Amino acid sequence: MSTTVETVSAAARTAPAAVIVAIDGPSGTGKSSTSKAVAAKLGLSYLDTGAQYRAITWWMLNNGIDVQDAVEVATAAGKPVIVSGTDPAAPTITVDGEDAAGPIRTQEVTSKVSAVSAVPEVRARITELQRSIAAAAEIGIVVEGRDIGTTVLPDADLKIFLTASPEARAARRSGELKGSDLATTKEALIKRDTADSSRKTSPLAKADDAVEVDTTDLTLQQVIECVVTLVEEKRAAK
Ligand SMILES: Nc1ncnc2c1ncn2[C@@H]1O[C@H](COP(=O)(O)OP(=O)(O)OP(=O)(O)O)[C@@H](O)[C@H]1O
Ligand SMILES: Nc1ccn([C@H]2C[C@H](O)[C@@H](COP(=O)(O)O)O2)c(=O)n1
Repeated sequence: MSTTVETVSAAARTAPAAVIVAIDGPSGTGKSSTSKAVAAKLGLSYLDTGAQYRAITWWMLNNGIDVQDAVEVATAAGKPVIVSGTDPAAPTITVDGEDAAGPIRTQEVTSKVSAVSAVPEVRARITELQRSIAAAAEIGIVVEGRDIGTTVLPDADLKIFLTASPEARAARRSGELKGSDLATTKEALIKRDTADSSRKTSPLAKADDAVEVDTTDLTLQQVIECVVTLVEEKRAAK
């Protein structure tokens, strides 16, 4: 008996304390790439909350919901079953058991997701899901989105707010969407950020205690190293 207690105590002394990291910022600042890499490097779970808002938007579109009608969206908000896999090496997302990783990235979903994610009932539902996933992460988790540091996990151990100039973000996105026009990409990106920042319920915002990292002139590798260092410092201090 005493051996078991001592063994557990010794394990608790050597195991790193669970660390919760919130990474927020506008579109194209590098949240997903950075969060996945940091989580993989430090053995943490990873949650892409944008994918969850995309998933519920995709379900609404597939089920004939008028996404511009907030009452219709609110009424349907509790219906889809959304499951997020949190392995940073292979994050997954399913809706009602169906793999949604591909379909949630279409232009149609991208253009409608801000309207759906502005509906308070949608946010309440997804926020609850996010908190339960974070609470279940034994070693810790990197959660990325728009309102993680301000609303979802206000007690996170570390909050990062990534920024970059609209020009840099549009260039990064154009690199992904082969052949897309830079000016059109920049315009779409700014439009989505404006909608996400101006909604009433938990808008895109920097938490007062977040560390702001401007990634405009940094390589992705430099951003990852910067965040890994900040997490390691927090872990050491716990
Ligand atoms: N510092 C960087 N330098 C150059 N390219 C970068 C940098 N950070 C990210 N990228 C690239 O920019 C693109 C967008 O990055 P990412 O998807 O991680 O951004 P995001 O903030 O998660 O965007 P969204 O919110 O729209 O999902 C990716 O192709 C990624 O490889
Ligand atoms: N915490 C979050 C995460 C995302 N959203 C909304 C707003 C975004 O435009 C959209 C898609 O996110 P992305 O995949 O581009 O990261 O989802 C939000 O409101 N709150």
